[in-house]
Amino acid sequence: MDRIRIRGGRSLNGTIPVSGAKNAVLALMPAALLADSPLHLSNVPDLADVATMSALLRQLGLSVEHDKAAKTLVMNGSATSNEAPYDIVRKMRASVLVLGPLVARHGIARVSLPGGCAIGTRPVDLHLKGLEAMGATITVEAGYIEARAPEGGLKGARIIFPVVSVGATENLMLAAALADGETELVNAAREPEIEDLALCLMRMGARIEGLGTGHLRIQGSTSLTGAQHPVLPDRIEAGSFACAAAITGGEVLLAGARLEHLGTVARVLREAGVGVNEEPAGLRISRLNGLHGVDVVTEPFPGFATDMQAQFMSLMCLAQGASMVTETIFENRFMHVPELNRMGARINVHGSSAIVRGVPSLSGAPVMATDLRASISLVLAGLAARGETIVNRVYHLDRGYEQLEQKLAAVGADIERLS
Ligand SMILES: CC(=O)N[C@H]1[C@@H](OP(=O)(O)OP(=O)(O)OC[C@H]2O[C@@H](n3ccc(=O)[nH]c3=O)[C@H](O)[C@@H]2O)O[C@H](CO)[C@@H](O)[C@@H]1O
Ligand SMILES: C=C(OP(=O)(O)O)C(=O)O
Repeated sequence: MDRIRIRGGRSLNGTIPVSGAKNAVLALMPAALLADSPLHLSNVPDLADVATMSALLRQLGLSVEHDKAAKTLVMNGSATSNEAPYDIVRKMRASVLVLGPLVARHGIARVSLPGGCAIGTRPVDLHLKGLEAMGATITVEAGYIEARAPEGGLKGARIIFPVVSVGATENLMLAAALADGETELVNAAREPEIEDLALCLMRMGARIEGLGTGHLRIQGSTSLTGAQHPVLPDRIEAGSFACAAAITGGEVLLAGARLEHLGTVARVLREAGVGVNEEPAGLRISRLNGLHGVDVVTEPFPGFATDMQAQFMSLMCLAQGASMVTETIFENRFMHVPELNRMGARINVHGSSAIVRGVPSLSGAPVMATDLRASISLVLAGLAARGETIVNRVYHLDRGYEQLEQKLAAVGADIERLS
């Protein structure tokens, strides 16, 4: 099984290109199920999760062509199957995003119930309640969700989310685009990936108001066409590399990254002593003086992203003073803590908060993590640590970081993949 070896202690300097966003493309691809002509995406990252979603769409009957060199993905055809099988859904929870489009266009969908995962139980009740509000009949049996639209198709509805859910907002936007009448999503997620999905659906002919707000209004159409749409840059990849520059004391230009997408993450990095400056080509990240401990609480966008919590914690391991990192989105997202402690960090977890007491240095060690962002936090710690770090279970990183070793090596990191 592949591993990544890092010899730490080198500062990173130069330019890192930011890829298209994993969490945007995984919501955009299911939109192809709604279209009656090809959907062309550009700036598509080459990630394991994109391959998994491609496999799922092919299984449903679409043709999917991914030109990795050109970073384009063309999806065409109409679903000939309505079933998302367990074998694919268990690999990637975002597979559940085919539910809304399938039931909206074909009137029936069977999708394996995504289980919990390392970071939490992650129910999909809000996706299902929303579809029920649109008239669908939902049954859950033998590990599968079966959703059936009423005679005449899904009906527009007013759906008020009790908690903000990115996935439920996306699934219901996709369904609402082909429903009869207006759907209102209240307390909808405001992540940049939601706006990107809305822009793509609008290019396909959907009418959506309230972009960038927590109140979306979608007028259903009877049909949607294909379109051309560029995937927005990955703000979590950008944030991860910002932490890489900061933890090694270097200066890096994150080409293509956008300040407005980082939300509170940019403010918190600045408070911690990291320079974050927007330039026409992207974001320039530098460590100004020493790092200071800053408290953070994860929240829906524009709050501090849960997907940046582990990376920020690695940074705080080497800050002066203490910081408290509180995770409010997922109940089990501190799997990196014991591994960071093995590298010499001083972190104590108390319920949903972790107290990080800064130490002067970390030391390399063999480590492994059970999810994507925990794994990248160990890479960051390894970049700053004395000696050699071996990160195991690289397949987690391959889900969400395109050409990770190449991008980091190009700015001076001593990092390579061992097979
Ligand atoms: C592919 C993708 O885009 N993944 C992102 C998406 O995941 P995902 O869409 O799964 O996350 P949600 O925003 O839905 O989850 C937020 C919270 O709502 C809860 N919840 C969610 C749905 C539901 O039906 N019922 C319910 O209770 C979840 O357990 C969690 O506590 O947003 C998360 C929160 O920003 C990110 O960490 C993930 O990287
Ligand atoms: C939690 C994440 O992804 P997913 O929702 O696909 O598990 C993530 O990108 O950090």
